[in-house]
Amino acid sequence: MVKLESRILDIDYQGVVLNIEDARKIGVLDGDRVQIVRGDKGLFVQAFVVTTKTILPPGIFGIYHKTNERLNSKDGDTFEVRHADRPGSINFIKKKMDNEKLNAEEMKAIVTDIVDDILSPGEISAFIAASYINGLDMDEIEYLTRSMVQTGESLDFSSHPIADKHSIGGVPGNKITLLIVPIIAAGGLKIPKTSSRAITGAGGTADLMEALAPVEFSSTEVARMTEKAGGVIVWGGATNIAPADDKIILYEYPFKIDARGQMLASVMAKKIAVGADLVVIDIPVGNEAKVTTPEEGRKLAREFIELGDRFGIRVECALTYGESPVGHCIGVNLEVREALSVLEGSDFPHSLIQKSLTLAGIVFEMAGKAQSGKGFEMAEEILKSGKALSKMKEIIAVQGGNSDVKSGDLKTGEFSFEVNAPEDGYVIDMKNKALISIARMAGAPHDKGAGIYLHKKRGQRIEKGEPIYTIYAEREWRLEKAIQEARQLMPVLVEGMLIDRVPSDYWRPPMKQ
Ligand SMILES: O=P(O)(O)OC[C@H]1O[C@H](OP(=O)(O)O)[C@H](O)[C@@H]1O
Ligand SMILES: O=c1cc[nH]c(=O)[nH]1
Repeated sequence: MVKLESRILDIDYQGVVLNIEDARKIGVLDGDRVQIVRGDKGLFVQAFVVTTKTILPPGIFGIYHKTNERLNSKDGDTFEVRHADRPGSINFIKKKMDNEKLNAEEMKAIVTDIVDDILSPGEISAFIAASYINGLDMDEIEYLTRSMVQTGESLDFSSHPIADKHSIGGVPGNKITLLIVPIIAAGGLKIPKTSSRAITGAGGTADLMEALAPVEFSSTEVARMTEKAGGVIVWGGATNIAPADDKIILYEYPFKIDARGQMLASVMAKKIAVGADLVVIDIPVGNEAKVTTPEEGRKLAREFIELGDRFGIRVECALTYGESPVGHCIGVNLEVREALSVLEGSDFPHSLIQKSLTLAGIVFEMAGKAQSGKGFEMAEEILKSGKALSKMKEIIAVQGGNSDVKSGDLKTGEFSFEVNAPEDGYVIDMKNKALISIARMAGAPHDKGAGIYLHKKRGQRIEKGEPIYTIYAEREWRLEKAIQEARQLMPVLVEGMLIDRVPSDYWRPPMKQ
């Protein structure tokens, strides 16, 4: 054990930085853990070690921001730093890598160490990869869900029922939450909606809502705002509601994957923690969606329902069309603009309105607010009457945004490129993954003005030279990258269009000299 003086490293990362000499004295290497002890305050915090020869001198150790959230230290504090044993959770991750089943205690150990920032990014990635490749069975998913709930805070409301919705994502342009939450809240149900940022897509609901209002709140604030406005749309990652969730999603995002067992746990843990009684789950089905066939969709629906049963939550699932994007806009500001325009009274785009009303209608029927088969009408009346718009303004205001915002205020990036139809014909294919990839290249979801506007959708007629879609970016170099990606991926096909030209010497081996 050695005594070291602290330096706070204002970097949003976990762990500590030790001078190599101190690391040797303690007996640790890069990737090991130390225990940081502050006897007078009864603090014992474990942290992941990085070493340096130059950045910090011997006697001083750096504490990254996330680890300091637990230590609450300032520059110059003195701590005893000693070797910590390798966390047992690493053995359980290895067990999953070997395709063995984890029990409740093992799963809890992994989740606790993720939440406490004891596991390194590499170890968390290994857990995700092992779960993605080997799968989790229903018991393991229940353990994961329970652990995610238990390692965070839960909300407690003065009255019930609490309603909720969630989409498994995977279809671009899925901005339905921005319509469903105000419709449900305007219909008299409480809906404390926590969302993720983008996982496989170009804009998660938390990214979208952030264009209208702050989305980072404590659990207490989420409960207070929901009591006041009837609904909120916040980022789950900031709330300490199922905090493991976004720490896992962080490492799924670069791979554009959503491991099935983790997805079920991620969605349901958030519902359990907010105290939801009834939930509708949107499962988009399509060739390039997370679920590719209706059979697979029904199987996933049964799993969501069973998981809900195990926690006393009533779940209904809606298998929805996931073959093409929802609406015409992909990317943060474009999507928010489209959703607001519907709240403001536009009857376009039909696919967005139909899907949102259908799901909101299911919630009204589940809650007994509407008779069976009448939920859609109730949702439609709330939308058409402007009550949903007023409620959305209330939600924006309670979250600290500008409730006077109009759809036209949401701006696209200043750089744009229009892709025109090379032939007359019908749009016969739209590749979701390619569209997402292009939108991400253009800067989505980070750059709120980046994205794609689809002038035509699948099945529509287009004339040669008419725009098929426009790419928007906030930075010129990003637009160029997105154009290159579009040329390579060809996300929209018009019948009769040349897909590629293969030269006559394509197959020939190089000429012998
Ligand atoms: O990025 P992909 O994988 O498409 O999906 C992620 C989105 O799907 C869910 O939507 P919601 O919160 O139900 O609106 C998540 O919370 C997240 O916003
Ligand atoms: O919230 C969500 C939605 C989809 N997939 C997840 O893992 N979490």
